[in-house]
Amino acid sequence: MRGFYIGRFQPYHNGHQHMVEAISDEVDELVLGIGSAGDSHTPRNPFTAGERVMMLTKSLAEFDLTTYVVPIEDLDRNSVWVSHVQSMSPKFDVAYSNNPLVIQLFEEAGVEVRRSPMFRREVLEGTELRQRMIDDGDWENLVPEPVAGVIEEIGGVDRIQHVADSDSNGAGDDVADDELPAAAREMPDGTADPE
Ligand SMILES: Nc1ncnc2c1ncn2[C@@H]1O[C@H](COP(=O)(O)OP(=O)(O)OP(=O)(O)O)[C@@H](O)[C@H]1O
Ligand SMILES: NC(=O)c1ccc[n+]([C@@H]2O[C@H](COP(=O)(O)O)[C@@H](O)[C@H]2O)c1
Repeated sequence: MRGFYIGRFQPYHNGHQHMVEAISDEVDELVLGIGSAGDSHTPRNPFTAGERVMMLTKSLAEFDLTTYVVPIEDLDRNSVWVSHVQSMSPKFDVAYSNNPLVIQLFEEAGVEVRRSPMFRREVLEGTELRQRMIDDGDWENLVPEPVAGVIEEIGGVDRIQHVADSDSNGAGDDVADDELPAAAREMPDGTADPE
């Protein structure tokens, strides 16, 4: 039997690794879908699909399980998302997820879905890990060792700190108009901003 487990894995952490360990008792092969594959370099999705492929492939080496890692880009239309997933993945018999939208879409399409218990969710959560990286906190012991190696190799902590910076993500205070150079105060039609 072949299973399918999708997540954004931003980054892949010990909760995901526990879930794969539990799944490995139930299936012969497992496809791991890297969701939102086109997203990277944002505070919520700092790592590219390729970087996440490295994190998963190296972490999965410890299991005696045939695995396939498949990046899957998002679509604007939820109604055809399961077909899109199926077109990108080796054929699978059962999907694993705790995400309500993912569960809903698979079940509507007639795919069996199995949920997993949450492991130490108070710390094993991508959002918490990314915040710790931004705050220079402890995060290395919450991810498989190879993931810490990949994040170091790509300068991942520096990157997430830069993209979380209010200047680079547009979340900072607006600059007052009279502090802008004249060209920046012009309206799109070339006239000066009347304000
Ligand atoms: N600690 C955990 N134990 C078991 N399953 C988990 C755990 N953390 C995440 N999952 C499940 O793994 C799948 C992929 O999760 P995802 O990549 O979104 O990680 P996340 O920790 O929920 O990250 P984020 O906070 O960025 O959403 C989801 O179905 C999610 O519920
Ligand atoms: N319409 C779509 O593109 C669609 C629908 C449902 C889930 N997804 C993706 O599946 C993944 C689910 O993973 P998480 O459980 O980590 O949220 C995400 O990357 C999410 O964007 C995409």
